[in-house]
Amino acid sequence: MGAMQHSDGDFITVLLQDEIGGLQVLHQNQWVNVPPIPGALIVNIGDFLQLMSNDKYISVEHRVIANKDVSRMSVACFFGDNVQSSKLYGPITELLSEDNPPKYRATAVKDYWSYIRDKGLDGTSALLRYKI
Ligand SMILES: O=C(O)CCC(=O)C(=O)O
Ligand SMILES: [Fe+2]
Repeated sequence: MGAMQHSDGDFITVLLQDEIGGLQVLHQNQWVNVPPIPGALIVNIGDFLQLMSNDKYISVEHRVIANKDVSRMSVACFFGDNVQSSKLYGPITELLSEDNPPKYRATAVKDYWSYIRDKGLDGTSALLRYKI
């Protein structure tokens, strides 16, 4: 299975990939292979952690290169609040100051996910919608 370039919408994603590999992350504008390491988990920062940390942590653009001759399996666990939650989340107050004003407005988790669902994987970041 391949996946086009995207960042995950959740808080963090924990990934287990098999020995086939194929996952790449965008680092300094270059696609870099993430080589499979037996027993290792990959932890990706998602957009929601970027929003709540007010850009202290930046979500990672990644993609999966498919090889039509070899099948590949991966297990992804997406961590975040319940996607139906009406709870509002924004940049964490303790991180904010005069020098570090909020870069995003708060959003209800369910509104955030319904926006992402409607938007689809169009290559743009959902965070643009919440940028102040
Ligand atoms: O299969 C992988 O290694 C990554 C999958 C992925 O990026 C995703 O499910 O969001
Ligand atoms: Fe992903």
